[in-house]
Amino acid sequence: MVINVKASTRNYDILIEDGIFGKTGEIIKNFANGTKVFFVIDQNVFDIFGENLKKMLEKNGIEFLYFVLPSGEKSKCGKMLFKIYSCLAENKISRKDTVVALGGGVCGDLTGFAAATFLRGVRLIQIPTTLLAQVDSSVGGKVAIDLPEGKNLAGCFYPPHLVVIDPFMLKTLPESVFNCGMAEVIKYGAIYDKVLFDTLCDRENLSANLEKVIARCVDIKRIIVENDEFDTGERMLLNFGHTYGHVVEKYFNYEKYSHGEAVAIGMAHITKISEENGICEKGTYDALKNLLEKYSLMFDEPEIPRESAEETLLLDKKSGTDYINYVVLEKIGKAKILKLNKKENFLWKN
Ligand SMILES: NC(=O)c1ccc[n+]([C@@H]2O[C@H](COP(=O)([O-])OP(=O)(O)OC[C@H]3O[C@@H](n4cnc5c(N)ncnc54)[C@H](O)[C@@H]3O)[C@@H](O)[C@H]2O)c1
Ligand SMILES: O=C(O)C(=O)C[C@@H](O)[C@H](O)[C@H](O)COP(=O)(O)O
Ligand SMILES: [Zn+2]
Repeated sequence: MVINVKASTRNYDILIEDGIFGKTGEIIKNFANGTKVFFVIDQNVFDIFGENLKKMLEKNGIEFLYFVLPSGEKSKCGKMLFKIYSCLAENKISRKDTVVALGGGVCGDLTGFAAATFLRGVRLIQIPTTLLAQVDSSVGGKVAIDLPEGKNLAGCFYPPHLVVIDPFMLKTLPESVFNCGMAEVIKYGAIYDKVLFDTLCDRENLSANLEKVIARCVDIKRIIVENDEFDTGERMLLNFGHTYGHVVEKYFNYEKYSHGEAVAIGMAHITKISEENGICEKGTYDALKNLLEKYSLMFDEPEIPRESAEETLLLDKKSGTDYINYVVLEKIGKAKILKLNKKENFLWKN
């Protein structure tokens, strides 16, 4: 299946197909047309797929230039960004050449930001290898690194030139990492598509229909980002669970909870408060909680001192001088943005 996304700087194809990674050599050869290709590869992904990739590239006459990125959120930082810049410079990568991100969301966000800024922009291919990256981070062009002060604080919008999604690559994912991706899949159902949400309740059905579920999530994201590429309105809905989720990730130094887990905590947290305040339909919180539980994504509420949480919230990208935009559900399948004065601090209002 091919989904085409329209963005202001370029339109790009997203290829979704079981086993398509096996055609990487041909796909890259056609795309690069004799120019250089530089891969940034997550360490675990390199260990599993590196040898095969090398063979596929060599067979197609492409030199295998690469940088292996240590796995984990801590790599999404300035130090790694500068290491990648140095590798690109050492390999004389030009604006006509291509950088490929092969890994999960960490690799995709970091490599995407490097591609956007090296020489003020080189060509970028995303080959996402986690469920989260296939349904979310490889699409829509948000690229970034984390700063000590907060999540994704330095970044830009840089649409990829091509995205290649092979659901078969998810077979090697640890279950906990697969479940992190489910947090974002559940997010799409919760904010946009009740049918999708209900489908997810049946885990066996999910395994049999994974490619279709991935394609539906990608298409929901396409619709939203085509309407609001630069995150000034509707796109903020994709931040459901992230306002508090980012607080959680940062407070625990990106070590205790992964992004997906923190988003799950954030979605449950805001929905509980919304229901208590009559903002969403009764039963919404229970429906969300039950689905999160199915994927081991319901956690005890972490204890975070109010002052440190508020400090992080002040830097939330959805906030203005005196307000913050919270994403809340009205019911399963429908979300809205609630603009609240910063002093009201909805997240703690009971
Ligand atoms: N740009 C966006 O729109 C966007 C959207 C959602 C999330 N994100 C970002 O994505 C990041 C989280 O991404 P993630 O959940 O993919 O985490 P990740 O990139 O850290 O990958 C999770 C783990 O899976 C391993 N891995 C990857 N592919 C594998 C495979 N096929 N088999 C076995 N192991 C594999 C990695 O080595 C890592 O240990 C966060 O930084 C988040 O902020 C960005
Ligand atoms: O693409 C978007 O827009 C999203 O909000 C998707 C989120 O899942 C993702 O985690 C994103 O990186 C969060 O963006 P941020 O602007 O809040 O840093
Ligand atoms: Zn996210």
